[in-house]
Amino acid sequence: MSLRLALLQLKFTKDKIANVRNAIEKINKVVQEKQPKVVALPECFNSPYGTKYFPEFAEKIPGGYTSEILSKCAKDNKIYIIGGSIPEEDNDKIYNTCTVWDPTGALIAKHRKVHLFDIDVKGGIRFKESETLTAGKDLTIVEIDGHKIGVGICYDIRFEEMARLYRNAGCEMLVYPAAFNMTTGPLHWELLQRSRANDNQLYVVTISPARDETADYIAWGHSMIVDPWAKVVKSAKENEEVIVHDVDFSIVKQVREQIPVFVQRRTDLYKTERV
Ligand SMILES: NC(=O)CCC(=O)C(=O)O
Repeated sequence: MSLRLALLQLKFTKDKIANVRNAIEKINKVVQEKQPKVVALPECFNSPYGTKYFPEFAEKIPGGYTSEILSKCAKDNKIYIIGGSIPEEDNDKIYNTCTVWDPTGALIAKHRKVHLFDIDVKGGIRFKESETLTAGKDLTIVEIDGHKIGVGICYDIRFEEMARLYRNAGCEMLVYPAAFNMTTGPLHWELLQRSRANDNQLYVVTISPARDETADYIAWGHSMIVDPWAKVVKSAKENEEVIVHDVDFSIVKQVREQIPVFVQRRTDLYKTERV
């Protein structure tokens, strides 16, 4: 049995209400036209991606404006929503947080980005999420139709150890709402997804904002689904786009049987702890 997944690559503005409205309209449309079971949104989908915006856009989860609307949308459409991420306010701290909603509208997971995006590439990009954000402390797994899905946010994808822990815990798919940029996007976006998929023999899914050349931070776009062979099965371009794919989990089993590296590991020489 496959799982129909829709990825919404959306454009965002400095107007939170308009951003959330755009997301809900696009969710309703894809549900009507394609009946996906799971719809996933981009990183920071209700706010511009920038440290100066996070305090102003931050909300409580659950209970805040965006949470209430995502919960209702999941319930009305009877779908799972992997709610990209939004800035979350809790106890005077701000997190970059992905919410996951089930078809009854219940919040079944909340992942706070565990690796903050702090880089300084000379002549390229400098970004310090830690100027306003705090890192999460937990890994997050959700189960949909009996399949375990590990959740990460953007920069989290660079950390193979995290992906490996998800694989060790039985995940068959990793989902990363993500906003790479015009420096690291062309270099590493596809490479990292294919690497995580290949190393761990599972699906890797990313959902990016659409590219907006007028934004302070220009997202790379190219939301993508990579299968457990590390093959790109679907990829968006730069603009707003919806990708729909029937994820076939039997491929996970196939790859793991045919290239059995996980039973061949020399864990007497090296080991990654289990979650
Ligand atoms: N939003 C992010 O975490 C961006 C990560 C990124 O661009 C990278 O190169 O890593």
